[in-house]
Amino acid sequence: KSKWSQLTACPDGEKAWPKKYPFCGGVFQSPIDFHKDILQYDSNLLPLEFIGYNVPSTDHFTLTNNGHSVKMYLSPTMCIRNLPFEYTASQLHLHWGNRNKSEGSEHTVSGKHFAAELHVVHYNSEKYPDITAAMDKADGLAVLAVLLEIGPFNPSYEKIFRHFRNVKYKGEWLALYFPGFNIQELLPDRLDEYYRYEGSLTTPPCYPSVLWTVFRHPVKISQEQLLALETAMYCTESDDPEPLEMVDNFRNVQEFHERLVFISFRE
Ligand SMILES: NS(=O)(=O)c1c(F)c(F)c(S(=O)(=O)CCO)c(N[C@H]2CCCc3ccccc32)c1F
Ligand SMILES: [Zn+2]
Repeated sequence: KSKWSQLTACPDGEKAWPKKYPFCGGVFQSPIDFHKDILQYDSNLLPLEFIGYNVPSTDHFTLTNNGHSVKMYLSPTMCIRNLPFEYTASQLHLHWGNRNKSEGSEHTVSGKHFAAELHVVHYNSEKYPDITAAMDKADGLAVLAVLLEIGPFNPSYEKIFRHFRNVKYKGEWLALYFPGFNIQELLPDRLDEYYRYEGSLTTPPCYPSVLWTVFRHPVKISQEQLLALETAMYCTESDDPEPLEMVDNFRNVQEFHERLVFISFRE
């Protein structure tokens, strides 16, 4: 191996998922491309209402690298109303590209990738005791998605990004106390404008159990913050002689047969 051995990405094998995880080859798969002939305005789509997102500094969050994303466990006091049920927060994580191609969002708009995408995963706490019971039920999960694009430095995102260098390797975790942090700071201003459709988890086991809310307006983070995200993590353990960079951890868009995406905004 040359001294400058080009770091390789994690083995993803998206094509092989359906063999081992049948739902991945099934219906209602996510992510998808939002393009105008599948969008339909729905006036019943209300702005989401967040309870407990302004987490007190006494709460702590756990950040961990699970080998294919970096995820932050959230406080069970955080939940969303104005969905068909009450959904309680479980974790947030991100998807991104690589330093040569910052187009790592999962959902696309008119065929265009954004730089990265934040997901805040919730489970239906009205019907199920925990996410494990909820995650394979049709009305089990609700994921909020924020499209990220390049712009000015984002101090709110920095509150989580700056800890990523401490969970560089698979299996590492960190308990964090944030001095009073409002998770809502990570969301765009216009919470009333979003895409809504029924889809799935975008990683195995790909259960078709997710009510997706993808906010219309992207949030900006700086080029440097994005580069840090694209170069900070590895999908291998710290003692692995062949380190693999955690990059391009987004699933490709899925076929969307005769279905509609409802939008809360008029074009
Ligand atoms: N894009 S996505 O579909 O939102 C999405 C991911 F992409 C993703 F990587 C994860 S994961 O990091 O937990 C690794 C996969 O289990 C999740 N986890 C969810 C669903 C699976 C089980 C579970 C259990 C506890 C908390 C969260 C979750 C995920 F929902
Ligand atoms: Zn995700």
